[in-house]
Amino acid sequence: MAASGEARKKSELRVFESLDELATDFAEYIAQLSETSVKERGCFTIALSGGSLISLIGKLCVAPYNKTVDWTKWYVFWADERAVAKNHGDSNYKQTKDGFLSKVSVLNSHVYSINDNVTVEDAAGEYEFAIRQLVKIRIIGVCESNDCPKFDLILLGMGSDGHVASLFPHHPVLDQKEEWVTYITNSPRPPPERITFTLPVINSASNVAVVATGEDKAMAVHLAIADAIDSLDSVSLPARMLRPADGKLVWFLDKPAASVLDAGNNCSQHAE
Ligand SMILES: O=C1O[C@H](COP(=O)(O)O)[C@@H](O)[C@H](O)[C@H]1O
Repeated sequence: MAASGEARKKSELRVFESLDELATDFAEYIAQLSETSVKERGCFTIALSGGSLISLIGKLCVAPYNKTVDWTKWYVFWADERAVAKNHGDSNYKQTKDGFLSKVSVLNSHVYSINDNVTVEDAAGEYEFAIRQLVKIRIIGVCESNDCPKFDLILLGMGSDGHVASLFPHHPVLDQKEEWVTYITNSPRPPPERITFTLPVINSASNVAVVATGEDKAMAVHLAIADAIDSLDSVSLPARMLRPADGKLVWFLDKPAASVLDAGNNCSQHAE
């Protein structure tokens, strides 16, 4: 399902001269959403991804945010996880723990990592169950139109093939409408087994941010954002299927990643 022109008008593009400027704005964006959610709902639910994204949230760990963000109100989840041990270099949990969580004061009891001791099928089922309990007590909000969890913020990276979370081009899980969390055993990128949020969950979030940097992502960024592309089937580019129902989508790009974008695309833009 491609994002309609209307949906894309609700998305925003932020293009930066340098990774440092991107990281500065990204930290401020996350801190502001945290403040708003804590004021409005008493807590902030954030789902993270792995990959290059983690190095770009590092500014949250230093002044002023290390002191101003109310870390005790954060509840941390993962939009996807690779089926490896938690101490393995490919683990999204480990990347986040080493690069971010070990440097801020999020409560351990608010960190919802994915079980690495069971099959991916069981891990996905357990994770969905844990999320359902938190929706029941409204730590995680609920999307009125489809009863999906409504995370305050989901942070996504994007691969050069256009995958987001562990939703890869042409994979049947792109059609998954019932489950909140699912698994795959045949990822085209290693490791083959992964657990991932489904598209309905991602598209039910209040805010979705996609970070893409580097020239190797430029064509995927263009294909994900461009208005109409004849012959492009959206399942060939999962990032094109990002369409928050009531939420807002923001793209954080550096210049190389934005280098193939049309000047006339339908997103609201600001360049730093
Ligand atoms: O495999 C994955 O890749 C994506 C993109 O990673 P990047 O290093 O190219 O930014 C990541 O967002 C996802 O969480 C991860 O499992």
